Amino acid sequence: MASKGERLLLGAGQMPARPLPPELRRQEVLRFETARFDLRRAVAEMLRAAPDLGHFDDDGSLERFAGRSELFRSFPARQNLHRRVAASDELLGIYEDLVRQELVPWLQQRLNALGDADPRSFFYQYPPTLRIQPPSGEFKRPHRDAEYGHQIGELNFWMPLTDYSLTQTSLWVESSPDAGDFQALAIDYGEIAMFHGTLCQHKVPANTSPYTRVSMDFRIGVGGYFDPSWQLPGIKKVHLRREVRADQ
Ligand SMILES: O=C(O)CCC(=O)C(=O)O
Ligand SMILES: [Fe+2]
Repeated sequence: MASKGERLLLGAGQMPARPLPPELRRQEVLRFETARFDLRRAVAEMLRAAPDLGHFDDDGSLERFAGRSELFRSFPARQNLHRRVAASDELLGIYEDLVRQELVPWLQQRLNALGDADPRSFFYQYPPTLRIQPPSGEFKRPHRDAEYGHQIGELNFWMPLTDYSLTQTSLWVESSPDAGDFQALAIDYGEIAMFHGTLCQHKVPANTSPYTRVSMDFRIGVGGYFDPSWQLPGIKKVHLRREVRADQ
């Protein structure tokens, strides 16, 4: 059965703005300096100060965070986590530095190389989404973010903060819309996968390892291809975002 979001999309007709160039819709992996943008440490510190979310076992590493099991699937628990992220100035500061100093210039360079050097803004999700998936049978069904009101002119960024060789739990993404050829993002801390999650389906399997999976994801809307005033009719909760002008 189609999800509520898919049914809303069918009724919404065209999405706004020019279609994003196909060259930008292909999955890519970007690298960043973890010493400069140490999101893993900032998240661990945030969690250490939030005993209602869980506690650290043993060595205090993020993989050993014994998060409350509802953190992954329960909506109120995820909202509570989201409020913690929204109140974590240090984490948000590092996140914004990474977006503004690394990702936005990289996207602008890609556009320049495609012959589209127009001055533009980028619209990045703020705050980003933190996912904590303790070991359990819970999984995330295949979906595309268009169901949640995201536009074609947005790109998804997904980064693990925990060690994939331990958690063995990652996001599985198809290579193009409805291809169905889901592949796990085999990346580790310091790497970010970019993909077109508005239309490409993605899912997360159950975490059958003894370690907690922690990751961060967000979307960046590309000015000229993204309409900040558009909203999927019927969707109330959209991510908040901030705007930044790119230097040429
Ligand atoms: O990491 C997850 O649990 C889900 C991520 C997701 O659906 C997304 O990044 O759009
Ligand atoms: Fe998603």
